Amino acid sequence: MGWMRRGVYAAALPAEPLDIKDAAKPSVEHIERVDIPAPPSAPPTKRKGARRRTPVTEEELAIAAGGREPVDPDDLPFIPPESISKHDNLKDGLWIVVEDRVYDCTNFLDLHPGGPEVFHQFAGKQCTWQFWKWHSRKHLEPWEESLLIGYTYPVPPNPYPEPKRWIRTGSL
Ligand code: HEM
Repeated sequence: MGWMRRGVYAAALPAEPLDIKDAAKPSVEHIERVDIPAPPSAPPTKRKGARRRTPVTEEELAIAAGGREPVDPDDLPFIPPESISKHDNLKDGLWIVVEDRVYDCTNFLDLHPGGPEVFHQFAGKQCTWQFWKWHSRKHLEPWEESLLIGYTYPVPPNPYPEPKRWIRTGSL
């Protein structure tokens, strides 16, 4: 897209014949980048710094694990739903449930690229659809070993109903 043929702009070129040295130059121009500033009234669409390009460090994983030793996922315990609802604050531990998996996020809040606030909303609760709205497996995987503490059943209800997804049938 950034490549344009010079001939298109022939009208903008000088009338005199080009110097032979110029003629030997490549006949395309590379436009690096065009910044179009957003209008001042545009609301922010992303939380500043929500995306990170650097890999997660060992130190961050250790902080997120809060001193827990890594456990083989097959050896993690079953956690009853009553226990999950009690872990809805930073003092007793802040857990969330995605699918049937229980994550202890107590020490992860400040490392979360999406910010700490979201965890208070879902503390001690199931937030499966909200989680997949913002993440894919690749976001979860690096942190899973540090945060996953067990499995639960029945999965606690999600406090908010998932909005319906509409598909357009006109083009089918
Ligand atoms: C196991 C717990 C969680 C992990 C490991 C996790 C991980 C991440 C990661 C890696 C990102 C950066 C995504 C990117 O680079 O594009 C992110 C962003 C985000 N996360 Fe989480 N997250 C967790 C829980 C949650 C929860 C419970 C919510 C709320 C529903 C949430 C909401 C968000 C939001 C809103 C963003 C910013 C997305 C954007 O603006 O692009 N996260 N999270």
